[in-house]
Amino acid sequence: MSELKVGLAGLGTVGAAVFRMLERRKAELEARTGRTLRVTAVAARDRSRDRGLDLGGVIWFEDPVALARDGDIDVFVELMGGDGDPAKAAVAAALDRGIPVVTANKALLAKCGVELAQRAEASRAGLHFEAAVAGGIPIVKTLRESLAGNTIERVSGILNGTCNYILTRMAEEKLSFHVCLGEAQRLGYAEADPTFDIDGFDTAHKLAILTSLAFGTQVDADSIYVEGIRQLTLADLEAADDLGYRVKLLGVAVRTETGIEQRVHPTMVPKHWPIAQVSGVTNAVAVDGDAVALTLVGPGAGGAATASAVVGDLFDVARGARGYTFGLPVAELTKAERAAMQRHEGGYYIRLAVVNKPGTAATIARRMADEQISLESIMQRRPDGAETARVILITYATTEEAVRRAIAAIEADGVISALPQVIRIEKD
Ligand SMILES: NC(=O)c1ccc[n+]([C@@H]2O[C@H](COP(=O)([O-])OP(=O)(O)OC[C@H]3O[C@@H](n4cnc5c(N)ncnc54)[C@H](O)[C@@H]3O)[C@@H](O)[C@H]2O)c1
Ligand SMILES: N[C@@H](CCO)C(=O)O
Ligand code: NA
Repeated sequence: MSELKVGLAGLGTVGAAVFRMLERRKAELEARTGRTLRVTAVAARDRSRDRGLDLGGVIWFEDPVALARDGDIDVFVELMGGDGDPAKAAVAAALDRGIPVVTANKALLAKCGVELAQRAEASRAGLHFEAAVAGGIPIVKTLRESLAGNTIERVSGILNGTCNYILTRMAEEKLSFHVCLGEAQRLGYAEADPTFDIDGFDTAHKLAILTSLAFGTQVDADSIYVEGIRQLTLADLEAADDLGYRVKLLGVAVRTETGIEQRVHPTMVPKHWPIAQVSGVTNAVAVDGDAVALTLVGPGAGGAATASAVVGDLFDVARGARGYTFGLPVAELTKAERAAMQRHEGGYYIRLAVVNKPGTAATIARRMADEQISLESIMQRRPDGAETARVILITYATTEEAVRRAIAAIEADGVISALPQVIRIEKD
């Protein structure tokens, strides 16, 4: 039986899980592909660390680029992370010599996806990345292959397991943000630098990749409007709950008259919507095509779930599957538009810390009216002993521009004492 010699760079949460999965599923993968998938060479930082893996007979490279460039391998698997070298240099080196690459690295693809796809095209080596978006959910294949007959209007969803895990545990167990983040790190969900997760960039990286696959654009994370979850408080999540909503960090790419709008921000969604019930590390991706609309739900992070996607890509490599990296030749990918957030329309949750003095409520109401913003509800509460009161406004549909202007005017009136909180609302 012919061998598929796998070179594996990175033996952390995902790399170690891939190594184990290839061992455990060896016989089944042989039966399905007619080939033996064997890790023959690895590169990682610390050779002395006990990872519980049997690395006997596996060649150890100190330098992942040397493994990609010189290793006796048939496929290079990049599971180190990072949007620069050595990940980029290693992936480029493998592709340039015609060796297919499997990676879980969305940061690298978001930054260098077009260049790497060009290299893959030039050498006719495949660049596979199912694990890079929504972990174990097979959304890359679904968009690139299974839905090829559709014109896609919108792709949206919960794309970061760490954030969804934090928001779920905060809302359900009233735990602090930092306790929940620490747990997500301990469970292997978070990025090496978790600011990528909580500030929304990881979701943006994944959305940029989905947008390319769905709409035929060049991957361009810089054209995405991004807000993360760092500023959300337990009080916001409790207020959302009282009002019948859950807060989710959503990534949305939608076709508009002026181009593809891409945005990432916390969003209040009605509790009875299916996406509101997606909890913990689970991700969900909804695709609206002209023939098929569907939602895929599954584990978005974690060693085993992510390894499942990596091994699926290795299965494709073993069978000789080919195709354009983002579904089209690079020369045919169009430029993505920058999201015009000021034109965004919808309901808004606005939390203000107001100073307790006569006329404050009237000032707020007047500034909202000046911008033609209709209020669905106003709640005011003064925590015991506090000098300031918390005012929560829920608006009917309005524009981002109007909300920003009204808040700027209220700030100029000197009636608020802290930065306002604004969360967009999606309604039935
Ligand atoms: N953890 C997840 O749930 C998950 C899910 C999907 C995608 N990913 C992606 O998978 C990749 C790996 O993530 P992880 O969670 O396994 O990370 P990790 O930090 O647990 O492991 C990274 C591994 O790469 C090695 N490494 C890092 N820099 C290196 C260098 N310069 N030279 C040699 N080795 C180096 C480290 O030694 C370690 O073995 C990242 O791109 C991440 O975004 C992770
Ligand atoms: N840190 C990422 C890993 C999966 O890409 C997450 O939490 O979703
Ligand atoms: Na995936």
